[in-house]
Amino acid sequence: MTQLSGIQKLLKSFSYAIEGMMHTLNTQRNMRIHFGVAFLAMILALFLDLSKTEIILLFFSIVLVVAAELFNTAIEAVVDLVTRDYHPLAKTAKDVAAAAVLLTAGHAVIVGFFVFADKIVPLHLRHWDATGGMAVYVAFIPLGLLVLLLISWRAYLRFKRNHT
Ligand SMILES: Nc1ncnc2c1ncn2[C@@H]1O[C@H](COP(=O)(O)OP(=O)(O)OP(=O)(O)O)[C@@H](O)[C@H]1O
Repeated sequence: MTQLSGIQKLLKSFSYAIEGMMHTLNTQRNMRIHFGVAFLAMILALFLDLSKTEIILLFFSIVLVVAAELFNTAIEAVVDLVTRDYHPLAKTAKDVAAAAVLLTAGHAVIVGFFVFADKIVPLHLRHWDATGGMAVYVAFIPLGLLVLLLISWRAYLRFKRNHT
């Protein structure tokens, strides 16, 4: 067998990675949704006057969601390889991986709102707060805190139920 050169090895590893991406796109409906939304966001970004930071944030959010979906698919494949039978650990692995995707998708929606809202909302509607800016952004902080507290509380209740 001929020895592959360094560059050939590199190209081969790229082709495996692209294969992984294609597999995920072909098999995961959620990945197709992420791609669709990312495509629309990029088209929208083309027509709006976004700053460099906003564009970076947008790309970062998209990459985060896509990467999480790729890891989720990899974990699902490994779990299915190990067992097709019901197993609580299989459930934990898949549920936790799915939670990571949900988190990144929620983050992307919030970033999308932050980036696009005040570019899309007509100017006269933006003056409903004293500063003329979108003070609604600040509302995300208590909302985020509330979500964290609710999830922690539910997890605590479940932990208590399982340990009494
Ligand atoms: N082997 C298993 N044992 C226990 N629970 C499982 C097992 N496989 C799946 N589950 C449960 O079913 C849920 C859905 O699993 P599934 O493999 O269909 O994932 P999915 O997110 O629907 O994947 P896909 O995107 O491929 O449809 C998991 O999140 C988990 O709660």
